Amino acid sequence: MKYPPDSTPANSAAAIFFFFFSAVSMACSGLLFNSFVDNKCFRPCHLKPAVPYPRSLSTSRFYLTSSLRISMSMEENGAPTQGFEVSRKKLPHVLTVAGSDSGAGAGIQADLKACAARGVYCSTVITAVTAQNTAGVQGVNIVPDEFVAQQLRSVLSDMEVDVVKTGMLPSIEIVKVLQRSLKEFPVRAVVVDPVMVSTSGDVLADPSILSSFREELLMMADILTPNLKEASNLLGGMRLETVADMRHAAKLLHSLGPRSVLVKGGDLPESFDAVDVFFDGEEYHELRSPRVKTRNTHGTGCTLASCIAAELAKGSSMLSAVKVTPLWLCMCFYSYALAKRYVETALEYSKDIILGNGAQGPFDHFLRLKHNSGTGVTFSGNDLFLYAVTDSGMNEKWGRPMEVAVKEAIEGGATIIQLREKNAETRKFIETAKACLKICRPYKVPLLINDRIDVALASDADGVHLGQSDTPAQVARALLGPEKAIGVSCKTVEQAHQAWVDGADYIGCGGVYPTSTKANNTTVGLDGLKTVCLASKLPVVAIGGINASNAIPVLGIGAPNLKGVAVVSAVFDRSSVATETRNLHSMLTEAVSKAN
Ligand SMILES: Nc1ncnc2c1ncn2[C@@H]1O[C@H](COP(=O)(O)OP(=O)(O)O)[C@@H](O)[C@H]1O
Ligand SMILES: Cc1ncc(COP(=O)(O)O)c(N)n1
Repeated sequence: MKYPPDSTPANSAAAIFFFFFSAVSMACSGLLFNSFVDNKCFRPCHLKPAVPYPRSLSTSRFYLTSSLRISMSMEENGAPTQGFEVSRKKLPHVLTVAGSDSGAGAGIQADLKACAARGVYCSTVITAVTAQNTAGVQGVNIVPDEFVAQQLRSVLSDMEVDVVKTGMLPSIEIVKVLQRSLKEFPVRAVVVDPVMVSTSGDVLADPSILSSFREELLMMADILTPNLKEASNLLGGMRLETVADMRHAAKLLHSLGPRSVLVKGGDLPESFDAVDVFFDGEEYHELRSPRVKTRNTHGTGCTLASCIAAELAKGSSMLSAVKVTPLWLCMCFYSYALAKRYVETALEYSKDIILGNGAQGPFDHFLRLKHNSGTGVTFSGNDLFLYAVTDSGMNEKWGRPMEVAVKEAIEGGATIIQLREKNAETRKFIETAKACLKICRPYKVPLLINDRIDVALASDADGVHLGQSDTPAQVARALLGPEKAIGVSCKTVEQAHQAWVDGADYIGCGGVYPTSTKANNTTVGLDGLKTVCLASKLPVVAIGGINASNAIPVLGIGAPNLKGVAVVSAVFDRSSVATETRNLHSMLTEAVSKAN
């Protein structure tokens, strides 16, 4: 690649990119943005330290709550209004100052995706536009430094940035501009990823930048995150081949000014683990994760640095941002992964993705959302028609493995399967779920897991069914994402309403008749079933003691959203599951067609 690159005056191009990425940033931050817009005219100066970011992040108490109620003075046309009570939401906010990667694996695009995935708002200052794909970097167009300065001013003067993360800083002038901007608009932390060479080996910052990095950039860094090549370049070509070398490098780099250093070992030769070395001037930490065998590692460095920035913006201390995410974050963002763990998990999840023909592919930052798709099975209310709920005790009695029972039920006409394993060991339960999914998928019959969200996630089942004392449906929805099916057992109109509010897909109503498969289960009878059905906004399946001899009156109660019956012993406590299911299916089909 040619360097220095063609540097055509790019004011208009840069402006287009600025607006484009601002828009992407907003889109990625999704709902977060909505709560942002209504705060635009108030500036609570006391939320931000008046002095440049102090060395401890412990002052970040304000940032630990996403919603604050504060009393503030508001100036309107120069006239202060005292004691105005405003409900204000503070969004954790990372500003990335980096280059655009047209292939969207690294650079600004990776930063946006990483921050969005970590629940943090991300604004963008573009320093360069690269033409890049999985084969490498084909071109670089540096944004004029005055326009970088203008972008910085636009964001920093207005948008309450918590943490600045830097990536590609392709000229000495841009480094100087950044330094000046951060003096004028101090932020709480600066994460410096000293991008110089892409993984493909292409130059992203001319080596002449090194002195500027050493003299100006490193001093600003609360954490410096070089990969092996970058650490070596910053240290005048020092050889880095072992973890001991990395420790030594971390110490030397620390002496150049950053408050802490993370030397990334993604490229460490012949290492079984992916090892990074963290040094804060006092202690070393070796952060290890299994090395994922994949070509899709383009953008790991940018992603890791952005995740660290995101965790700092949310209020973490430095080491926990790198390594451990505190418990309260689990509750707010259901993201208890470490920044490093996040990268590892995303790599593992994306290891087989094929995008592009080059040596290095991008990975998928939104694994949580994607976790729910691609199975080809989409739940609909009509799936509730003949709902088979398994019982391993009955299988044992008849000497049938679970997979055999499930296969027979599907072949007999079951339209949905629920695995109900109240006493199974977790690992066994996951294995059983995976084995049953292999049977269900070709028939496009959804498989739900009773109660255990962890098992549903681990097996990639199609959803869960929850009782009133299980995990609340709202929490299950947050954990499972938008596409998995959630059913809730309800006996009352209020419970049915709550299930709908909480984002469930259907309710199971019963017990309709007394049953031996559930202890202490009060029955609602046909009248209770009808009352709940008529009030429910969700499709309903009737459950509890239903079999071939009493199923027809259930379907005959006259409630259009009663979509079917759920059975346990009527099919599984029989010598032939397939025959019993088939009989029941044809009976129900006949009853429905007569009623129509
Ligand atoms: N194959 C891999 N498996 C697991 N983690 C990896 C792998 N490759 C890189 N990492 C991790 O990704 C992060 C970025 O490291 P690295 O790839 O060295 O940075 P860069 O992208 O800047 O070259 C580090 O935490 C590193 O340990
Ligand atoms: C615009 C830009 N910024 C950073 C990187 C480094 O990422 P990687 O080391 O994964 O190639 C890149 N390739 N492009």
